[in-house]
Amino acid sequence: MISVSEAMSYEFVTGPDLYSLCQQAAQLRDAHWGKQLTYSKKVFIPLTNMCRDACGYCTFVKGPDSPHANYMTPSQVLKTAFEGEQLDCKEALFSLGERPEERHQKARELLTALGYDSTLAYLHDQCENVLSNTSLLPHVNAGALSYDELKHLKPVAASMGMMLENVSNDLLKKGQAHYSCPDKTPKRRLDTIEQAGKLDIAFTTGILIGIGETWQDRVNSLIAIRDRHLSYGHIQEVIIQNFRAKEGTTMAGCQEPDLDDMKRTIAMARLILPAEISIQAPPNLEREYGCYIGAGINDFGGISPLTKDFINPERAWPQISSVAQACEGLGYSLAERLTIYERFYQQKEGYLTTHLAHKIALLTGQAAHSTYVQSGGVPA
Ligand SMILES: O=c1nc2n(C[C@H](O)[C@H](O)[C@H](O)CO)c3cc(O)ccc3cc-2c(=O)[nH]1
Ligand SMILES: C[C@H]1O[C@@H](n2cnc3c(N)ncnc32)[C@H](O)[C@@H]1O
Ligand code: MET
Ligand code: SF4
Repeated sequence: MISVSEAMSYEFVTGPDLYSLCQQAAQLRDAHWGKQLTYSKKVFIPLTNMCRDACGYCTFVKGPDSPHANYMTPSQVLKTAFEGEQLDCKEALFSLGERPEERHQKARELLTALGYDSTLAYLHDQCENVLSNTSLLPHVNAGALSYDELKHLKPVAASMGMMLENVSNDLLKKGQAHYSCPDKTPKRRLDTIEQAGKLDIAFTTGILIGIGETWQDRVNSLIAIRDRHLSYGHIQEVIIQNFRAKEGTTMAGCQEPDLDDMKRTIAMARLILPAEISIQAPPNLEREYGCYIGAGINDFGGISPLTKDFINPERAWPQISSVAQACEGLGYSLAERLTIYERFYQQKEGYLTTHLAHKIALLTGQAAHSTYVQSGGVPA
């Protein structure tokens, strides 16, 4: 891990040559994570595609007039989870729009028909639905959340996450990626990460690159994540995600980051972040994803044998066997992991309720140890 002043220096941002940066990063990865890369076998549950935000890069979101705007019903959620279970998936990724009912009458009506008045209350109960009827572990990616909202969700999710995206306030200006997105202010995003730390929630975050930010903004964002991790120790992984331009969005004509941009950002992340933080990059957003290994990643994120990546629906997952082959060609093996990383269920106290610890023990074949868990969980 390099110092803040080193990371902030002009030389670091403009860079030593990419080759030596990657070499350094790969060495750090090997020293901490060894020759094993990981992924999580998951199903994607897009609980609702309505949202009060309007990110310039997003096609996941559907406006209230779209015939496709929806909430999944409880039986649709369970059907996906059951089918995933049959295919040996262990994670249920709940990824959804943010507070649509605060902007759209249509969302309020759909929620009322389901018997709810808030998306987050419905999310809680659908996580519980999956938890009590299947072996899958919920991971919640619902965007910016308050302390009380995170606290309410903690007993029904093994881990949670939210992309920081970037700390630059410039992206909120008119014509920029986060214009008219109340949930994408750096303040709200950083506060969510902070509150998750206070609550001992194993947390995933990350940066989206190529959305109008500078190299210095990327470094600043990685330092902001590191600072919160140094205070609370709760960041399990940081995703480096490349923007993909989508037809029909305001950013349709914007340039996408290239492979070298990804490699340099991954290597910087590896150097700036503590070694115990997993560095993840998705294998479906870049044909040459194998090159990420040489830049210092140790994880490919969630991969699904069943559901598409609803956020990047035009980008199919590679076969898990192809990802394994790419790893093996470079002297690495590929192993499955759970949505919550091992150090949070093996060593850390307070992160899991007894119920979740028990579910994890069943999945890993280990006995739940009473000192790893806190009391007051959902009764089994
Ligand atoms: O399929 C996807 N999974 C995404 N995931 C899922 C992620 O790959 C896995 O669920 C985690 O690694 C946990 O195993 C996210 C999770 C977060 O907490 C935050 C952001 C993302 C973003 C994506 C994404 O764009 N596509
Ligand atoms: C769940 C995460 O998906 C990412 N996301 C949303 N739209 C895109 C896109 N066009 N390209 C890449 N990633 C995207 C954002 O970073 C969001 O936080
Ligand atoms: N709306 C949330 C966010 O942007 C998660 C899904 S994005 C398609 O963080
Ligand atoms: S990226 Fe997330 S917050 Fe932004 S519009 Fe899409 S669903 Fe909403």
